[in-house]
Amino acid sequence: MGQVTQFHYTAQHKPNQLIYGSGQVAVITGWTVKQAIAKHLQPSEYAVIGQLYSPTRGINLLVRNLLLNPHVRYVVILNATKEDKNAGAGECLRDFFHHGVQESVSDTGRKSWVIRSHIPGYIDIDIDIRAIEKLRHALKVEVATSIAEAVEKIKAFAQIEAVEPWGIPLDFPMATVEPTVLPGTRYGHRIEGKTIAETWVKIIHRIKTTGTIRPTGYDGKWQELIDLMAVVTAEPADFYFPEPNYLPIDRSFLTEYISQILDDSPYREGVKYTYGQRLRSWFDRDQIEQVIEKLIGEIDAASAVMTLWDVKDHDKGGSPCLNHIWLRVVDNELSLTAIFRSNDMFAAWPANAMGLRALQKHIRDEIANRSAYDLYMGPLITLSQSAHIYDDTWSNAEQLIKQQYAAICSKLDYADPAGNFLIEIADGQIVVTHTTPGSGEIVGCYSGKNALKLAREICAASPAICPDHAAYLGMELQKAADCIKLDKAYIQDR
Ligand SMILES: O=c1ccn([C@H]2C[C@H](O)[C@@H](COP(=O)(O)O)O2)c(=O)[nH]1
Repeated sequence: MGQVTQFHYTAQHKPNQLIYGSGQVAVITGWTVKQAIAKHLQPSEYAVIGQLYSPTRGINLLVRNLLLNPHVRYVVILNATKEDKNAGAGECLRDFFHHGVQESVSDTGRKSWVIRSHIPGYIDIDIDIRAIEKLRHALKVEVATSIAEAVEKIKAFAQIEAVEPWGIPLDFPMATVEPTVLPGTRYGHRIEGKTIAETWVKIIHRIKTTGTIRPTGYDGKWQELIDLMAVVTAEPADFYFPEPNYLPIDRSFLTEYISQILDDSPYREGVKYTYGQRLRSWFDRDQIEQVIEKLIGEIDAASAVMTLWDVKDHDKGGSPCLNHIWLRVVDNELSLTAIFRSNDMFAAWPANAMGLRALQKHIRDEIANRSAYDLYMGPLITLSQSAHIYDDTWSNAEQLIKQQYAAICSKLDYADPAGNFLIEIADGQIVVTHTTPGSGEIVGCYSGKNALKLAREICAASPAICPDHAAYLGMELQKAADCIKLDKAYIQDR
């Protein structure tokens, strides 16, 4: 090997997420853990090794880092896993080098360089197009579909005599905006919706408006709430995709993703885990089968539990985000509850929720096939310990709220699970009768003359009352109190 030159890679973006060497090859490993490649190489054989998850957000940072390191003359893209195929980042990056960019708008409506690819990928418009073109033409790019093939290609490039940098380091500053955060509870939120799509918009709104801004473990920031419970009551069996589809996933992605949750997969180097593998075989038993058999044998069981967390997970990074799943039958209805230790609510939650819904349906159907229990699909409940939105999707989140939140709130029906309150005046007092939703059975009675006192009493007795229902009650109670004072007849809602 004739190479003596020692190059130094400087990363402005994600500096702590990269493995640095002294060579001229940038290695992009996609979803394969970077160490799985690094261990087959000498540092002199590469300039940098890093993972690229997302074409819409990751390529921009990678391009910025590459512009700052003109000594990088070769790129090896590893496009090896199902996750890579689903995300499309490797393919989009290859298209960037092969086909370049054109001026257009990004998914958040920002003027951007859009990569000429069938997979959406964006580069900030404030990067000089001449610099982008120079970079594209200066770098030799190879794509590998396995770790072995990538290692071979990197080593082949590393054999070549050192080449001059293609230019001087170029730095294009990046604008950042700190969002305004409204006051709110940090711990313990409950959000309910009929569909995953509707629930998701509400989740994004809650975190984006009241979440705490914190540093992430990945050289960036996120906005976060702790212990966010999402209850999806009526996701249809064939899944609801809004039109136009504002979710970060589509049907073809979902098919692939469901298999990652439902199906076993053998251990593969560089792949941390799949949920299917944890559920089907990791602990030497098929936990999905165990839960089905458990419920058939004991339909009231409160022990239909699956675990994905292995105590050994602390020894290595990259432990599963989905940790625990419960199935429960109440009133002939099968609910599924799942806990995530950490949940990217913008980019990952919709897929996580749909995958879990498919698991819930699979368990329901298997119970029906093997026993006399023909259960209804109950709610899907996720509990996300760290429910966060990364800073690189804040503008997407804001756009989603702007475009969808008002429409979703306007579609709310007024059925409050806490029940109904019938207001009358009798013997110079306001009388409130509390009834159950639907059947209308009387479950409580309040009376008095002071509207605020009554409202507080009702809210204390039924603290799960919906906020807009409580506001409505307050107004009606005041109207009733005014009628007493003015000696007028009071009729609710008039
Ligand atoms: O099914 C998944 C897998 C991953 N993540 C997110 C959560 C975190 O943002 C990130 C994983 O980072 P660590 O918690 O492992 O550092 O990916 C999910 O939301 N759902």
